[in-house]
Amino acid sequence: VVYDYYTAEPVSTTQLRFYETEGVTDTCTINIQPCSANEPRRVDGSCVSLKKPGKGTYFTPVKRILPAHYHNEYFARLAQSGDELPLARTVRLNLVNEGKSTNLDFNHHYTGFATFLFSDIGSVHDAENMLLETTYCCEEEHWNDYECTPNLLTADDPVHRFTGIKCMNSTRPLTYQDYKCTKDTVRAPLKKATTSFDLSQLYNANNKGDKAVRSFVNGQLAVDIEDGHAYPPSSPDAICPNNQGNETRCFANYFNNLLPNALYVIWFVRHHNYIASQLAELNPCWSDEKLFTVAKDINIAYYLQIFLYEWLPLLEGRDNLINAGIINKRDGFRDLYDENEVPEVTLEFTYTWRWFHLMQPTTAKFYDRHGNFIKDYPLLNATFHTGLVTLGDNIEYFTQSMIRAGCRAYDSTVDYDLANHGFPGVQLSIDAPAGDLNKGRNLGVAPYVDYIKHFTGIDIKCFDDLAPFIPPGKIHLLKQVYGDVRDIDLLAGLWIEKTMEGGRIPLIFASIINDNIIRALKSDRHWYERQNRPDAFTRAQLKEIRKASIARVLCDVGDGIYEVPKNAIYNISPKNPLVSCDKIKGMDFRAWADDTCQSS
Ligand code: HEM
Repeated sequence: VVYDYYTAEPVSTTQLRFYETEGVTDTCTINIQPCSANEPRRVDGSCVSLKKPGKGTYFTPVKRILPAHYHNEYFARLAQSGDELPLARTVRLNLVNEGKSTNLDFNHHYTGFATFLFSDIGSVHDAENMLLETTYCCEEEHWNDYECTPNLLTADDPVHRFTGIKCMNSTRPLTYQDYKCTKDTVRAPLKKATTSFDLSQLYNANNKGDKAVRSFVNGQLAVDIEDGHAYPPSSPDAICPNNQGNETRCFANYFNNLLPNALYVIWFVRHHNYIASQLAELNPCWSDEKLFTVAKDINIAYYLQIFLYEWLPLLEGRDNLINAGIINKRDGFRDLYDENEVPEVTLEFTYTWRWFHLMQPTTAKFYDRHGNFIKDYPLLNATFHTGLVTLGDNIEYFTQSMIRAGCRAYDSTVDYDLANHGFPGVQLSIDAPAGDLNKGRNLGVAPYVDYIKHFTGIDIKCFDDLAPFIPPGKIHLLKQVYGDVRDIDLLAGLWIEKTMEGGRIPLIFASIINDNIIRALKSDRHWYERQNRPDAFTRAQLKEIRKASIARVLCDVGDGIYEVPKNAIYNISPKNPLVSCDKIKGMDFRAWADDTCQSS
């Protein structure tokens, strides 16, 4: 049956003919074979909901927690005064300082895992559009083009009054309306990723399905072996604008954008193959298909276990997560599935992930495998630069940097490079957080105080009402830059909000994250902790999955890794020393032994 991505309903013949005439059938429709209650997870995200098979697929639109706030249908909302809101860069300069900062607790995995997780459910098409395609919005004759939302600077900009840069490129978010998939008057931002946390960036990269990435031998994903390193295959048609000279590798199927994401993609592709190899050895009678399906299921579960039980507690605190129903207090099964809940990701969840820009360090620290420091490397130079990351020993150096270099502190500062430098070889100067703020307005994100009201019930009527959330000095800054408390942008609030009790991120950010995770727990009938899902893990298998850790992934598939910090996201310290990989718990695959193989 052909479904409409936008409505998740079967598409009418007239509508289908319209899409065909417009050449947008692939963006607006999906052909879904009938769902079966007993089948395993499909890579295209369909049939996660048996009641709404089309919900959760690659182009399923995002849901808004709060209604869109636009001015005249698609312009940025206005201030309460009726004037335009203060320029995004002006807000950023007032609220967020530039500079170095050090996180005493966490290393680069803190933000690295965030990029990997985002790529599973969000999409970077808007960033790619503004960085690689619609690059002309700062040329004055294009300022008012529909596709342009230039991020303007004031004449007295503290940095750029000296450089002559008066504008940073920014593009209007692409919507389903742009592709003629709907005539709704409220702009619906495009999404290009499946909705469930299902490693779709690996198994359904660019919506091409698993066939594009499999080797069809022993359940393995396709890889090339180069000097003993396994890498996803390259293609000369893939886009790595920063590759130079002998830097030829550029992933054919996976994202080639940010360094940490590239590393995680390499590791989880290899991790899939590691699992498939273990299973093949244990169960020689299993077919390629069976090995692939089970390895995929374990890989996804392993990643989810890291996400909820290792990484997220660092942000929100374990007790808070237990209280919010996000994680299980005990090790056994749990089942929050509700067949009436449809799989959807919220716009606010994918949008506020940009908060991590403030936590992102921009210096990679190269060490060899023995811990000898080699040099600092400007991390942004590794963006769109897969050929460099995978050249010679660089992969080892970048891997060591992830565990040996500290992340940034959450102190309302942003690194210089993310605030001004942009991407070498792509665009001269970008202020990532200012771009984020600008984008929020053009996505129609509601004001910050509306989210406070939504999640806490507290009605903020004036700046001083913000005291439970924002430190006094920052409230003072807000008054200087915004005319009315209702003008404050969501992300601006999250840049300066106090951290939640028992956690390390703002409460409103945590609320947005949890809202989305709870929806995933309820709507995903393939959720790995469920006992009653198709091909569910046995109790013994789930026990093995519970051993998941980033440290173990690095030990099993990292380059040149033979010792790791005991907790791989924490900085190395007397409390968290480097230990041999033998000391890191790994899965015992015997839990997956198939007796029928022994007898056959
Ligand atoms: C390696 C360092 C990073 C660099 C250089 C970088 C840079 C950028 C830039 C320039 C943009 C476009 C901003 C705009 O819309 O004007 C962007 C978008 C974005 N970044 Fe980052 N970022 C980095 C790390 C991260 C991290 C750690 C996260 C956390 C997950 C993240 C999440 C996002 C998201 C969600 C978007 C929006 C994507 C879209 O809607 O197309 N980034 N980034």
